[in-house]
Amino acid sequence: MVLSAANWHLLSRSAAWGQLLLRNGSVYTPASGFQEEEIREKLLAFPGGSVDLVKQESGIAVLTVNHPARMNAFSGSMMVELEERVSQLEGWMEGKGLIVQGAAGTFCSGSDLTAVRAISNPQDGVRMCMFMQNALTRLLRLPLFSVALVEGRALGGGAELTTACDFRLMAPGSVIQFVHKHMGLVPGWGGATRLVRIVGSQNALRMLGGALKVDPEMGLRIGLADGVLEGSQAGEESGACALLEAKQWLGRYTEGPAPVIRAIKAVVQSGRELPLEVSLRAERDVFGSLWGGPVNLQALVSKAKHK
Ligand SMILES: CCC(=O)SCCNC(=O)CCNC(=O)[C@H](O)C(C)(C)COP(=O)(O)OP(=O)(O)OC[C@H]1O[C@@H](n2cnc3c(N)ncnc32)[C@H](O)[C@@H]1OP(=O)(O)O
Repeated sequence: MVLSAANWHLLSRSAAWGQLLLRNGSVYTPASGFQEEEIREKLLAFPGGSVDLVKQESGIAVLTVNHPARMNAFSGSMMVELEERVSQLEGWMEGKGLIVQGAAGTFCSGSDLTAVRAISNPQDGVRMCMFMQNALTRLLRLPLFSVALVEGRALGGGAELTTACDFRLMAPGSVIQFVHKHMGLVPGWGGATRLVRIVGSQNALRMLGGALKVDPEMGLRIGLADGVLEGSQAGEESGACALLEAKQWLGRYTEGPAPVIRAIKAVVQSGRELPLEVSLRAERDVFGSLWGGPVNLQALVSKAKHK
């Protein structure tokens, strides 16, 4: 099998990855019986809000879930837009970092319950879940360092979205809550699978079983949050300040040449997903793509000391 997504160009040269990942980094493909176009059409029948992407020259992009009238809940058209934004990021070779945020001071309240009611039959529900699993798996696999900037509430599918980023930064007073139990559900956008890998099965059991409200203090304690914003500003100023703080926080990881930053994410992602020997081969291939390259040669010439 061959990976076609340009964003995975490093790993796409690795036969090891090729064996494991399906085309385009998706979990479900036409070959596995998934008819993406069918569910895409259905989702587009439930419009509202947008998912906005701004790519900056610094190599950091900002993805905004924008539906303030419904606390940034995902309408059907927003699910489709999310997938399109991920495609754009896959083709952005200069990209090094990504901040995922919600508009107007809150993160995301999950799926839009109006749309959910309209497609409440199990068949469409499972198709919607496959569509979102594909989009969020591809988001996590991007060769960028991604961070969810959580202000206000991340509920249900919003909590799941935070787990599709490499890091989570929480603002004071923010909450991440898997409310699925109260909705008679379990996560379906891949959030449970990713949560177990982030916080371990015991914490995941507590969070899902108790529909726990995870605040920044608890988030840090269980390893769900990677940092807490200072958030000294109030009102309209606070959103801009939070974004600035998140950019500064992410900058320590995205500083440097894009090929190296993207390669670091690639080898870590390979270790996250692949069996040991397959991952070792992938790491060898990524290493080979940098060894003797311009950045490596420049570092050798400059005789850097790592004091
Ligand atoms: C994948 C599985 C899933 O994601 S299942 C969906 C899980 N999410 C939910 O159940 C969230 C339900 N909403 C809430 O609990 C509250 O609205 C929260 C988010 C806590 C906000 O409360 P509060 O600050 O009092 O505002 P509010 O309730 O007046 O909401 C403002 C307007 O937004 C709407 N809203 C909110 N969440 C959603 C949603 N998920 N889908 C559709 N609409 C949503 C509210 O209905 C309200 O709208 P309106 O002003 O009454 O027209």
